[in-house]
Amino acid sequence: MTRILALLYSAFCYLVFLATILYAIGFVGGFAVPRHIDSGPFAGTGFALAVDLALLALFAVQHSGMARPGFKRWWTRIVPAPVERSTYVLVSSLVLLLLFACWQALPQTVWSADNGIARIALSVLSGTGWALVFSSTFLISHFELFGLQQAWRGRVQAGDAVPPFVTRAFYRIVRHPLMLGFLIAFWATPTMSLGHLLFALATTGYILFAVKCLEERDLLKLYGDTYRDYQRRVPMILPLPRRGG
Ligand SMILES: C[S@@+](CC[C@H](N)C(=O)[O-])C[C@H]1O[C@@H](n2cnc3c(N)ncnc32)[C@H](O)[C@@H]1O
Repeated sequence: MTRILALLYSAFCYLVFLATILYAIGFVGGFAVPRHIDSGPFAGTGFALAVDLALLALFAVQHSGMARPGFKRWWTRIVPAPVERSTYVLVSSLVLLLLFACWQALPQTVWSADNGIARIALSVLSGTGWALVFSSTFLISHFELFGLQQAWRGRVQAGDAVPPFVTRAFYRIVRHPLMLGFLIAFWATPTMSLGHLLFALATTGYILFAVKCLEERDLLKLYGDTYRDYQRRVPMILPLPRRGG
């Protein structure tokens, strides 16, 4: 694949990702998109639960499976290494778009804030969560995370496997600020429907599992004692003081 073709492809994948994440904000927040988390016909609780859980499971398997080092080693025999990350970003975005398109509403209200100020505060908090997600991507190299840098280089170098270890800004307060941003964005809502609660619970479970059992294992292999020491000093997701100082 020529470098210019790789760059065009990775720019296309990045644009699909941007459209997807913007749609995600409207989908979760319930505004500005044709189908959001509480819209669409209600086809019965059992059917909606089965479809939604299957969609969430599909995303979890794809998103974590394609990020495994073993999968990447096999996959880069088919897909050129400089566009492997972009392809991952594209497939993840397409699976998310499928989830948005096929999501079945469970509109029963679980809880709702009556007070106007509380409703605004919860919406602002959700927006703050999204802002935390975006700003954290820039702290750990936004363009590398979404594959543009690898396509720009046109080749994968030995040092690329170990990107610089970041402990500045939000990474000084928690080890996973980007995931904390998602949790805030998903949970802070003025009206929690059953469907939204299912989405928040399932994504929280997935995030905790993926961070603890997959990502941190990879990070320990990559950075060794530096990461072990970071784990001792900095809490995982919630910015709470550590016991014993
Ligand atoms: C989607 S990002 C999420 C990062 C982190 N889990 C968070 O919530 O902020 C995943 C990538 O970030 C990288 N990463 C996680 N923590 C890092 C750190 N402290 N410094 C550099 N890269 C990191 C991982 O290696 C992985 O490639």
